[in-house]
Amino acid sequence: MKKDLLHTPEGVRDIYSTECVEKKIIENKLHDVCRLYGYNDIQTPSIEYFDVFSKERGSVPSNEMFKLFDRYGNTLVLRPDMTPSIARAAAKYFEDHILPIKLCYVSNTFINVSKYYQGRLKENTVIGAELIDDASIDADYEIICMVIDCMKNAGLTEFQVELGNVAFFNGLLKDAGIKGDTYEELLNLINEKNYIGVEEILNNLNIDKNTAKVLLELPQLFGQAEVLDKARSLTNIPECIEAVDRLTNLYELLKINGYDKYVSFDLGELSNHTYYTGIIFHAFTFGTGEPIASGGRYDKLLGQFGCDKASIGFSLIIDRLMAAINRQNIEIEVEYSGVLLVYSEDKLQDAVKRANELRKDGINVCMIRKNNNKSESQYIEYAKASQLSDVVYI
Ligand SMILES: N[C@@H](Cc1c[nH]c[nH+]1)C(=O)O
Repeated sequence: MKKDLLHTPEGVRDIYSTECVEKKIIENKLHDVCRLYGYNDIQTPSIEYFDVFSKERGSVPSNEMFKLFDRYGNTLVLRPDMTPSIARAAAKYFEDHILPIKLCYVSNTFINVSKYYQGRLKENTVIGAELIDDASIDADYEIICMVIDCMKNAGLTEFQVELGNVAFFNGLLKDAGIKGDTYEELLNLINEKNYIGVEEILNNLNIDKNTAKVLLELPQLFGQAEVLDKARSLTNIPECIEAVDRLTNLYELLKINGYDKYVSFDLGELSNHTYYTGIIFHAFTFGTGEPIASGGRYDKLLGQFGCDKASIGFSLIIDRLMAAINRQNIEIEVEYSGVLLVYSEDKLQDAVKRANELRKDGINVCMIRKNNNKSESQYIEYAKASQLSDVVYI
């Protein structure tokens, strides 16, 4: 056997047998949630022009993208993130829509993560939903409810959705006149909750003392709903107050269906996706250090594709969710049905007839020519591995 041909490249993997069956089951359960909320499927190509993901779009850094070239010399990328692709497609096909557009997808994304993130997959299956052309708080509420329902439908009982609002941070930085590289540096340091780093930068900047104080406190502004009152008491910049009020209002809405118990707040929660303009969130559970789902409001992204529409959405990384489900020993119920039809060499005709009849009735039939060296228990084992409930001999 050519052993060296059997390997996959670093960061990608084969998914087969039970794991693949279970992944499909979970995928379908999550997709059901999107359908239940009235979202319509969309498929976009795995390959896009690089410009769809260039720096201005605010998605993934250029060095984390897999790049390729077409025959005309254009730079293409394997999509690292679904949101800009959906924004592009929505701007193209739904420009004249007068009502909100609700789209969902199950697709693979590709990120060439650096070696510092060893163990992180470079290809992931994500399920997501995008609510386009709806600036209302109801849209924020719907998307958070969908994230929570996805987690619940997957069988998780212990999880948290951390809510933030980048408009709070942006309000502070705008007030302080901080832009460009310093903006990015501060964003990264606050995101990493690097208090010392934030202090160091602020010491070198000549900005309003109170704004500096709030920025220093940002990494600690997380917890339950009380943290919103604390945030409100720290500043009177209108943009920041509005950002906190939006979170308070969202929290009130989440009480309608008792989903408030699944959320906490983190005003120091920012995102490397700079396309976010308002509410953002990350969903966590045990068994993975990294968020399973994330998303937020991106009111300016479609405008970059020539079709200004305020939008919000989420994506959930199914591979990460599967890892958490396994580590939490949550059982995924696999349904067994259908027939393994084992026929003797001279009974092919009868077997085909029987299989066709059963298939007409919607019953799965897997046909196998009988091998006399194989025992009945081996056929039973085979049927089980194929999620078939019965073995029939002809
Ligand atoms: N695409 C974002 C999540 C998202 C979907 N819609 C809005 N945000 C991500 O991969 O992190």
